[in-house]
Amino acid sequence: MSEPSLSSASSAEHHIPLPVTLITGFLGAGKTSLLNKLLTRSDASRIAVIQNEFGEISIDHELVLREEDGIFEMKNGCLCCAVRDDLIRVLETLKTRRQDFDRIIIETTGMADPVPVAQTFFSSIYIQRDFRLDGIITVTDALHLPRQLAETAEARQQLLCADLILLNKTDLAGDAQISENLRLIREINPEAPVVPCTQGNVSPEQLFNISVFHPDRLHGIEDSFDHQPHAHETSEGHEAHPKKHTHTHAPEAVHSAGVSSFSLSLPGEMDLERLDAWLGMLQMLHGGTLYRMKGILNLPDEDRCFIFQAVFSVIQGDFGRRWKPDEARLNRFVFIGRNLNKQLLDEGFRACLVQPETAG
Ligand SMILES: Nc1nc2c(ncn2[C@@H]2O[C@H](COP(=O)(O)OP(=O)(O)OP(=O)(O)O)[C@@H](O)[C@H]2O)c(=O)[nH]1
Repeated sequence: MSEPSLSSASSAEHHIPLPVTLITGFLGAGKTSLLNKLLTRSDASRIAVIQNEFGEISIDHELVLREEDGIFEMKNGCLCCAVRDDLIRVLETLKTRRQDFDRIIIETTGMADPVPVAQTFFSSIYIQRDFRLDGIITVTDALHLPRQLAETAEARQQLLCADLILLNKTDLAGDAQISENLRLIREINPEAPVVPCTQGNVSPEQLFNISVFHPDRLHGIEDSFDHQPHAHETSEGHEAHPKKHTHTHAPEAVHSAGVSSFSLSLPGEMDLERLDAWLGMLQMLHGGTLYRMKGILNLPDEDRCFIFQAVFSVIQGDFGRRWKPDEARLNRFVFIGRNLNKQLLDEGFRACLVQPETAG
């Protein structure tokens, strides 16, 4: 019998299904932080990342520490609904680049139901031949989990289908809060291991090759989830799933029980002090309904963009990358919350721009 040739060996290797890790978790729980921990490792270049965000303006890819190549973005809404077609298209692309990657990580939006995303990997024998769902990792926020579980169906669903749960941000929670979180988690998902951490600091050995995934498990979970509140309404009236979902490609996406996103993109320079004061006021008056804010800002006399983030009332800001010479320096901001008052947000944000000197 002749020795297998190098080319046949490598083509056989390329037919080993690519393992896929799904990272889910509620808005601001720390999914991108976890991803960045993984991507800054020396062996990370062979990880392909698929990202999807809740909100019309793309900000998340700016927060990922990785060259553009190897990041596949899906826009237009929530990965768990109509974007599944986009996911299949990205998977087709990745199939043609099989030799470049050893693993795929998908980061869902904080408002995603991960079950339909996971089910994509069992939807056809063609997908199953090339891709293998390795596991679902759910990142939770040790400070805000009880509230997220009380207010949204998605937070619960993300825990239900987890193979591994990271209890992140333990630095912000006391012992009693951590015990209460563990109790809540165990009530929903008694089986998945729970790993406490900060900033998603967990070794890849704990995250990868974790599950022998079985689609039957997903069917059981899907039945327990009422899809009704998870509607995306659209001004175009486009129905992605006539029975259960309507989907949006409009700037405002309505999600679980009135949770929506509102994005702004404005030229000009941002007055950070004014923005800070305005956001402080917003938090005071509407903090209960504002879940998440993210922004990339253009500050006066500054070469770097400023990255702003808030999860409920926990606010963080820092300088990011340098603006590219040919790049439009826009102030991009995404608000995610319940019953957002778009006009108030639009006017307030605009008023924080550095105002042109008025003549006379
Ligand atoms: N104190 C503290 N802050 C954290 C920790 N992990 C993440 N953060 C901060 O929490 C905010 C949200 O973190 P992300 O990693 O962007 O969260 P995410 O889940 O990707 O957010 P979305 O994609 O908007 O759902 C950022 O300001 C992080 O710096 C942690 O362990 N402790």
